[in-house]
Amino acid sequence: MSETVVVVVPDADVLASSVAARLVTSIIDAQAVRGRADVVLTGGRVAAKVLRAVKELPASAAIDWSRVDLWWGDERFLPSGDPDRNETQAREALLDALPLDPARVHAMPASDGPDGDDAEAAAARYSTEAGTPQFDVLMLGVGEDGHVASLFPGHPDAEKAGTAIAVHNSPKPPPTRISLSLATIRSAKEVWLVAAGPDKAVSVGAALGGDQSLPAARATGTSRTLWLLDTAAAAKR
Ligand SMILES: O=C1O[C@H](COP(=O)(O)O)[C@@H](O)[C@H](O)[C@H]1O
Repeated sequence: MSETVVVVVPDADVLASSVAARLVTSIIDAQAVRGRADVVLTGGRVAAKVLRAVKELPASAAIDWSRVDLWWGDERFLPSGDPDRNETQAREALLDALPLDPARVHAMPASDGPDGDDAEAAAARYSTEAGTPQFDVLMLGVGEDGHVASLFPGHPDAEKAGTAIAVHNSPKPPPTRISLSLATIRSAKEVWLVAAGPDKAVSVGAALGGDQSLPAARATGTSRTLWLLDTAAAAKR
């Protein structure tokens, strides 16, 4: 039986530090139980704040970073190192400072990668790399329109099957993206939807109200779905 829990904290800074603390604890727990942890990172503004907060947490020293597998929920399909890539932002915020095993950092392919600008092939490559994923924690930002990862409301690609999918004509730039599919997101043990600020209040309220036209409303974990919000993002629930 999966549970949904809504946690509201005062502001974006407290949100970032509390999500970071929760993430560190979850990784420690997963490593104690399974010997490894599989974590899915998200892009976006609050995600970068969370990663920067992890860097400041003394408890993160309890993590064996060489046994952490990092995945991404979505990626802007841009050349490697592009500042708008979610990977680039995560590396700058935290990953470059960690003793990670590079083979366990599963960035989504770039548009100058092995498949060139063929997003379908890049998504297929990522699907193969993920195999049958066993994600312990999958974090998602929530867009003003209720999108999660690169699954946009009303966009036909949001319904695509596959582990990772190519998304074309995204309403938010850049137009080409790679995303985990909704089914893959829903296979994670815990899904955390993290949102801060008044711009998110309408979509968060609608998703929590059960508006199934919003991918955010359909992003649930098999064991637990956590909505981690600041008061501004939670204002219309
Ligand atoms: O483009 C994207 O946007 C969403 C939300 O970002 P935010 O800055 O409004 O929090 C993000 O979750 C997604 O990973 C990213 O590709």
